[in-house]
Amino acid sequence: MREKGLLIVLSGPSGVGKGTVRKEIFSQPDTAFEYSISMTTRKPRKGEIDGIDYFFKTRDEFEALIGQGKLLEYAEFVGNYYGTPVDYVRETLDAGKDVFLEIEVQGARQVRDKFPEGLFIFLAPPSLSELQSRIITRGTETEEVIQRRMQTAREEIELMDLYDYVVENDTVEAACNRINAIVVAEHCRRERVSIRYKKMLEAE
Ligand SMILES: Nc1ncnc2c1ncn2[C@@H]1O[C@H](COP(=O)(O)OP(=O)(O)OP(=O)(O)O)[C@@H](O)[C@H]1O
Ligand SMILES: Nc1nc2c(ncn2[C@@H]2O[C@H](COP(=O)(O)O)[C@@H](O)[C@H]2O)c(=O)[nH]1
Repeated sequence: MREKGLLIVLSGPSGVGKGTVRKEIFSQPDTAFEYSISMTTRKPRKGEIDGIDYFFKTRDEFEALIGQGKLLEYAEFVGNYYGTPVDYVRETLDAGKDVFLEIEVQGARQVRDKFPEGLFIFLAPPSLSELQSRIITRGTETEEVIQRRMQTAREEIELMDLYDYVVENDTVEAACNRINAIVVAEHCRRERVSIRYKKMLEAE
């Protein structure tokens, strides 16, 4: 039987650099993960493309998807829905490929309940002031939304101990290297455990 892929969940506060780190990982030619494109009711930012950055939906469409059980997890984050399409994740894992989710903290908790065997990584900022300056520098949010995202960030940082790993995003390169090293190490560890179990079962 084919081994299932690993579900890798990268989460952390808004503005910490999840999208930047994820894009850098996916720009590396030897990356073998599949990125799960999320659904959102947020309006596209300049340059964002439907089906590449997100699947952009109306609230009615999103709520219908919730009702049909089409989302592995979803959350309302600062006034918009965000969610992960369940079929894509299950089919890709069943095909033996690793799936990479980049989602906020409430969603990561829901995924943990459904996929406790997933690999949960919290991306942390060097400091709260650096986090705020990154959101401001990105220039995509109003002052009011920045303040709401910062308040949410303080609550999210309290939850970092629930993750398997905390990775500091001091530089993008260092954060990507740490994440890649964690995934390699987890594959080795899990394969060793699974071989040990198979041998144990054969011996019984
Ligand atoms: N290591 C880093 N050092 C300095 N700036 C960074 C670093 N990583 C990301 N940034 C910058 O911080 C800003 C926020 O990054 P990004 O949009 O990737 O964050 P995010 O966590 O995906 O945010 P959101 O959750 O709101 O989508 C961007 O302007 C990005 O260029
Ligand atoms: N729970 C989920 N959170 C998601 C998903 N896709 C993205 N996100 C997170 O939402 C916030 C805001 O994103 P932005 O693009 O408006 O800045 C950020 O933390 C994303 O990581 C998802 O499918 N589920």
